[in-house]
Amino acid sequence: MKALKEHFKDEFLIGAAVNQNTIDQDADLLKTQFNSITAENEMKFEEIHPEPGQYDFTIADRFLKFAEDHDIKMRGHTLVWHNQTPDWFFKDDKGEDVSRDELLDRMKQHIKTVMTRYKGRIYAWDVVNEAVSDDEGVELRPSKWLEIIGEDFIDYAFQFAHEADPDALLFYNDYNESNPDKRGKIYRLVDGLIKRDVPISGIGLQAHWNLYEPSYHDIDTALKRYSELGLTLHITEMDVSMFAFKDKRTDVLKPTEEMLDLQAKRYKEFFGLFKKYQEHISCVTFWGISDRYTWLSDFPVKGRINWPFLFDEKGKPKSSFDAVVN
Ligand SMILES: Oc1ccccc1CN[C@@H]1C=C[C@@H](O)[C@H](O)[C@H]1O
Repeated sequence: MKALKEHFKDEFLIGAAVNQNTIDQDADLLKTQFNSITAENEMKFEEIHPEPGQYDFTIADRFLKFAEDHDIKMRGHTLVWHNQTPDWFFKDDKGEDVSRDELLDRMKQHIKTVMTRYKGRIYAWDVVNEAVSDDEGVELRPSKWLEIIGEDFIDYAFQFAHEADPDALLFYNDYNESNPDKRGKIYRLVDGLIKRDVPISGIGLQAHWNLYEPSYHDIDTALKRYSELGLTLHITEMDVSMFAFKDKRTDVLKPTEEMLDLQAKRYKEFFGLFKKYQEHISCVTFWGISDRYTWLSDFPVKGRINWPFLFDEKGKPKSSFDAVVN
């Protein structure tokens, strides 16, 4: 069986998100199939910078050592995000919101401290994650970043990141990226950054997809439009849920043959599109390694088991794997 990373070696890197459990339990599958990793949570703000002036790089260092020991590249996820960022970061010692200048300085220190540690070793960063709103008629997601600094918090994040590691690839990363309305917002945001000479390298399409949505056409159009911006594209968090986002059923305890067949068909379509845009796409990362663990078993329905990957819970290739490599 040819490994994913071998099959796609002339097209794009093949990555997987890892956590402290999967990097140990699924190490063999990780080493044989993938050539890029991303820390699922361990490099997020609340994990790596838990208290003012206190950084904890222990786990991130461990992941990077694993990657370097096995000739695997590593993506950094994520520097500026509205989620999993501690409240204290936006407050002064009286509990009031800090000023724009103070928050910009804090953002700069966080980005420089984290990126300087991994300079030249982590090749790509999700500098800003999910800054675009899902709400109709609203361009940017309300957040403490936007509220205190203003819309240019995004510009500054990329500027600080570029100063910290001029050779790193710097990405804007988001989900629902193929939804036509949100696609337009992401396009306008990134086009504006480019026009202001902000040092952005690429767009991260999270690709949290499922058996039914988004459509082939919407993904194709999104890849086409994003490619027209002239940046590189990364598929950053791919999984194909067995359930539509609004389907909250909890009665399915193992995937049906019908689900597995449809999943294989969808994966074949998706990788056909990635090949179509291969001169623009330089990495395809799954948001996990195998069905043994996925964040989707707790989102959007807590405790509802899911089977979104190419490898089953025993690490064996599924029909989706065969569909992708044949
Ligand atoms: O698919 C979504 C739907 C609603 C909110 C966020 C997302 C995706 N959000 C992602 C998912 C998991 C986290 O570990 C990642 O850091 C985050 O980027």
